[in-house]
Parts: sequence; C-alpha cells; structure tokens
Amino acid sequence: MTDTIAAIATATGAAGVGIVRLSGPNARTIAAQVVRRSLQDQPPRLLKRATVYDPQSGESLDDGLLVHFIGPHSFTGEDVVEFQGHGGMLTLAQVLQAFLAAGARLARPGEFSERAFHNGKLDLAQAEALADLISARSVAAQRAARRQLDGSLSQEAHRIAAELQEALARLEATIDFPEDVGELVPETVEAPLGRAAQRLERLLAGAAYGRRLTEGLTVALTGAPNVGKSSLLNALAGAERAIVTELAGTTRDILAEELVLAGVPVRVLDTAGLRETDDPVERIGVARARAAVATADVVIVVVDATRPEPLALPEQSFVIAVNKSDLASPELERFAPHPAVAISARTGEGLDALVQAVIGTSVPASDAPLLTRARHEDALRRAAAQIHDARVTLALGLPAELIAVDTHGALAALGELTGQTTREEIIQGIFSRFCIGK
Ligand SMILES: Nc1nc2c(ncn2[C@@H]2O[C@H](COP(=O)(O)OP(=O)(O)OP(=O)(O)O)[C@@H](O)[C@H]2O)c(=O)[nH]1
Ligand SMILES: [K+]
Ligand SMILES: [Mg+2]
Repeated sequence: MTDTIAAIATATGAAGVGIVRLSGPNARTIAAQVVRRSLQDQPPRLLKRATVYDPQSGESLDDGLLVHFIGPHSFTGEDVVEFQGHGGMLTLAQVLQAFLAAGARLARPGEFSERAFHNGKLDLAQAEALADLISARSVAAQRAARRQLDGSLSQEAHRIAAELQEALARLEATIDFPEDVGELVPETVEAPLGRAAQRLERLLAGAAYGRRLTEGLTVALTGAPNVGKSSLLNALAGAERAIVTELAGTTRDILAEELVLAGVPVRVLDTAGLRETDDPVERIGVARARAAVATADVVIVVVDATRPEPLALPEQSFVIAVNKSDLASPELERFAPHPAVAISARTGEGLDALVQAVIGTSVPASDAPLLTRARHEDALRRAAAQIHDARVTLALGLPAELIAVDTHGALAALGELTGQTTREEIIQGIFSRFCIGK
C-alpha cells in the first residue's frame, strides 16, 4: 500500500504564492482534516477557498485556495491535493507541517515524478526532461527539454524499437515454425535492422550538442600576450569584466565568465598570454593558462592581425580568431586548413561568426530529437553496437537464433531510454537528483 506524500512544490523564499502538494490514496481525507471541511462536494480541478488549521492546536495557519485531482487524472496518477497559500518560508513550512501532522509523509526529492513514472504518466526520458526544463540555463536548452517532455525522443525510441520488433518477428518465425515459414530471407531482417541503425545514428549525431546544452560548454581564450584575449572576453560579455591595457602580460589569473552564446550556456575563460618570462607571478599565470586550455571543450586561439606569429595549436577542437582586423586586413588563408575568423574586439566585427564557429563545432545538422544526457547516449551506443553485431551475424549466414540474441540485446538497451528495461536502482538514482516537491 503506497502512503500519501507531501512537500512544498514552489521555490523557497519570499514569494506572493506558495503551493503545498499532496499525493497518495489518503490525500483528500488528510486535506479534509487540515482544512476542516469535506472535499466531497468540491468538484475536482476546481479551486475553492480554504483555511489551513493546525490539527493539534486548532490555530488557523493560512488562507488560500484548494484544488484536488482524482487519480489517475493527475500529475502523479494518484489522488492529488494542492493548497495554494501565501508564499514565504515560514507560512509554507507551517502548512506543510499541518499536512504531515494529519498523516502525510514528507516526500523524498523527485518522489512525485517517480510516482508519475511508475503510474505510466511519464516515461524516464520525459521525467528527465522535466528536471532539465527546471534547471535549463538557456533558451535552447529549455526548448530541447520541452521537446523531450513532449515525448519526441521517446517516440523516436519507439520507432526504432518497432523496426527491431519487425526483425525479431521474422527471426522468431523461422526459429519456431521452420516448416511453415521456410528459410530466412536475409533481406527481410536486414531492411528493418538497417533502418533502426540509421535512426540511431541520427540521434547519436546530436549527442555532443545536446549534452552541451544541458551541461554547458567551456571555452578558453589563448594566444600570445597583447593579442586582445581580455578585450575579446569583454566584447563577448558586453561588459568590462577583464582588465585591458596595452602592457603585455596584463592578465595573470584565470577569469571565468558565464555567458549564453547562440543559445548555449558557455563558460568563457580569459587566460594569461603565453610567453617565456622571468616574472614569477606571470609564470604562474602562464602555467594556469596552459592548464585551463588543456581542459576546455573548445579553444579560441587569438592572433593579432597586425603581427601574426607562429601558432601553437591545441589538441581539442579550436577556432583561430584573427583580432584587430580594424587595424590590418587579416590574411585568413595563412591559417588554412584550420578554421579562422576575422574579428575586431574593438568594433565587434566578426563576433557573431566567431560564436557560430565555436558553437558550430558541435551543432547537429538534422532536426532529430536531442540527447541531453550521457545516460541516453550510453544506452543508444550499446543498442547501435548490438544492431551492428546482428547485421554482421546475418551477413555471415549464421543461425537465426544468434541474430535474435543481438536484436533482443539492442531492444533492451533501447528500453533503458524510456525506463522499460532500466534497473530500479538506476531509476531511483535519477529521481533522487530531482528537487524536493517535484
Ligand atoms: N585596434 C584594436 N585594438 C585592440 C583590439 N583588441 C584589443 N586591442 C588592444 O590591444 C591591447 C591588448 O589588449 P588586451 O585585451 O589586454 O590583450 P590580452 O591578449 O588580454 O593581453 P594579455 O592579458 O597581456 O596577454 C589593448 O591596448 C587593447 O585596447 C582590437 O580589436 N582592435
Ligand atoms: K594586455
Ligand atoms: Mg588579458
């Protein structure tokens, strides 16, 4: 028997309105006790005034509005009651306490969403999208989360699963009824497996970008002293964050700015200009700069257009920004085949193109749903590997049983995305990282 849980559903702190939410079989009887009236003649989904009383002392705690939902027609699929009262930590805490005293249990983080998942209201990818939506730091991330919440990723997973089911049906028919069905026609299995592989490939192509939307991207600025790294940081931020002077070796410490560039949350690191120096402070700065560059996702190598010098290119993806193009015409051909963009930190020239080049190192070309979590990518890569094995086994003319084993494996990996085949402890781990009241 499930119990009835309660939590504050709104953000804590000063606010006009705050909501306490209850879910479970006793939600309505507990609420009735706390607001001292029956909910029998209050229709579901309709707000009615209510006063919350302390069940022990009888003291009135807050006035507000009460609404209830009858399962399965609710967010969790259970009976749900929400009390909308005044915002503010103290009042909300007292109202919550009243519901707990009347028999509800304090909800664990993510427990409402977990119940919605177990009652088939949301699949796992959708529940994760809900968490991503709440914590989205950019419009693009918010949009991706909303699409996933709509179920676009889940639907694509179902379409891939349907292809695999089709292949399995053919395989199992030849295994179970060899006399009726006859020999396996490889093409009837290869075609659906091939389509499944193609769809998976399309999804996986956007994985790096999707993860960056939720996790953000670290971009380091590097280059010789005085090329204009700090000026570029300021231009991207639209504010004077870093100290800029005409003295080489101005920047010593790493300066980090959290920006949203072309919809993607980006952490931009300004670093000390790289050079040999006897100044002990600058030496530390240069060492820090190298370390920051080594761990960045993308590096912008800044070059001065008036005196282009030989470049040390980083290992990871990078873009060369030829700065001060207001002073000298930048010869981009010099840098071919590497990606180079002419910019001026002073005039703002070329900054949009630079941002596109930096973010564009990972933007997927297709409109396939985005994979926003490493968990999704991992499950789909395993599914793709199993499909690959199944196709090789098929091409080698090996027995249908072997092909079926790989196809089943692919289906199981795919099912982890929506939670059909996900292990319970993993599911609990996912929900435990949600906030309380969600
Ligand atoms: N004309 C022109 N001057 C620029 C531009 N960008 C930077 N400068 C100038 O170049 C000089 C050095 O700029 P900084 O931004 O301090 O260069 P930096 O690479 O951060 O230098 P360090 O921190 O010393 O390594 C300053 O005098 C800037 O005003 C540009 O696009 N055009
Ligand atoms: K400088
Ligand atoms: Mg600087």
